Amino acid sequence: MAKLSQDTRIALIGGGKMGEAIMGGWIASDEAPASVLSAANFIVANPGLPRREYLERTYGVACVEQATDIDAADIVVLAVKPQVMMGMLETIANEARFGECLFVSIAAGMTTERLLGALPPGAHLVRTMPNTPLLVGAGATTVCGSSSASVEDVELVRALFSCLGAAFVIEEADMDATGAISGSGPAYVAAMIEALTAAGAREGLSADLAERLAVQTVYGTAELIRKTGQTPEQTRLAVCSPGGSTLAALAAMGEAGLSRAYEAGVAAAVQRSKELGAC
Ligand SMILES: NC(=O)C1=CN([C@@H]2O[C@H](COP(=O)(O)OP(=O)(O)OC[C@H]3O[C@@H](n4cnc5c(N)ncnc54)[C@H](OP(=O)(O)O)[C@@H]3O)[C@@H](O)[C@H]2O)C=CC1
Ligand SMILES: O=C(O)[C@@H]1CCC=N1
Repeated sequence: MAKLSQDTRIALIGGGKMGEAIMGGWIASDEAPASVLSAANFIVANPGLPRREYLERTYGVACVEQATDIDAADIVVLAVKPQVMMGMLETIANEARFGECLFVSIAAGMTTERLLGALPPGAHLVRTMPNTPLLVGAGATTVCGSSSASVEDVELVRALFSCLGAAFVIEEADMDATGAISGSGPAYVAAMIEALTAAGAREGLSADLAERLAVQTVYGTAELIRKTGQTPEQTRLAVCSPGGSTLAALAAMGEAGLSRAYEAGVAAAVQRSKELGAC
């Protein structure tokens, strides 16, 4: 599966948050290779009827209840939770029509070795770890091949996810760590915005103003680093006037264990990914 065309059939198994974001992004994208795709290319398998009705209404895509109801596909995006992945794959493991498909997993923790053991023989598999900002075209996705994926398979998947933001091909050994940085990262950043908002409110600001300032500051700082190419360290130092308020803040945050908190959080996410991979 090296190229997409208007006839490429893409099945999405799991029409939840991530599945919707990926499919919606590809349908809307004007960028190659996703630009050839429209609603007509997709079929979604999702057990919940309200969700299927929503996806049909919103995107005009065909929906079915179970993976076994998918009649044919060239690419299959596996977008169910790790906890249900193996049970779902058992239902299609012996379905010959999935034999030559390119499977694209977005599941946290599930190794290509484990997934390939459950997929129909002959299936190609590429593993990814996307994140929710792909909803607004600003995602970060890591991509790795498997023993059954060609270089072209990996490149096609990388190119498809790069239509939704940045996409990086990496070694599988690093997948859990990247999940802990960029996969889970939007939650850390949102939690930081919540914490800054609460701290601003404690200093007497309205929560609304504090939140808008925090959101704009996160956005502006990321843009500053991206657009100027300056390092995060340079960005930090540029704000820290000698003897000023920012240095006072960073010293207090350091004493409160900010770096240790990130290290512990990322290590916990890596550990949990490994556990999810064994579900
Ligand atoms: N959320 C995130 O930020 C990220 C998530 N991921 C990965 O993405 C995957 C999906 O996560 P997310 O979208 O957040 O989860 P959701 O719960 O939003 O979506 C999962 C969907 O799968 C459906 N589903 C459950 N069982 C089956 C089945 N047997 N066949 C078909 N569909 C089924 C559910 O339907 P119903 O509700 O009707 O049961 C639900 O709509 C996970 O593997 C996760 O690790 C990766 C990166 C980031
Ligand atoms: O929390 C999770 O398990 C998934 C994987 C990365 C982001 N969300």
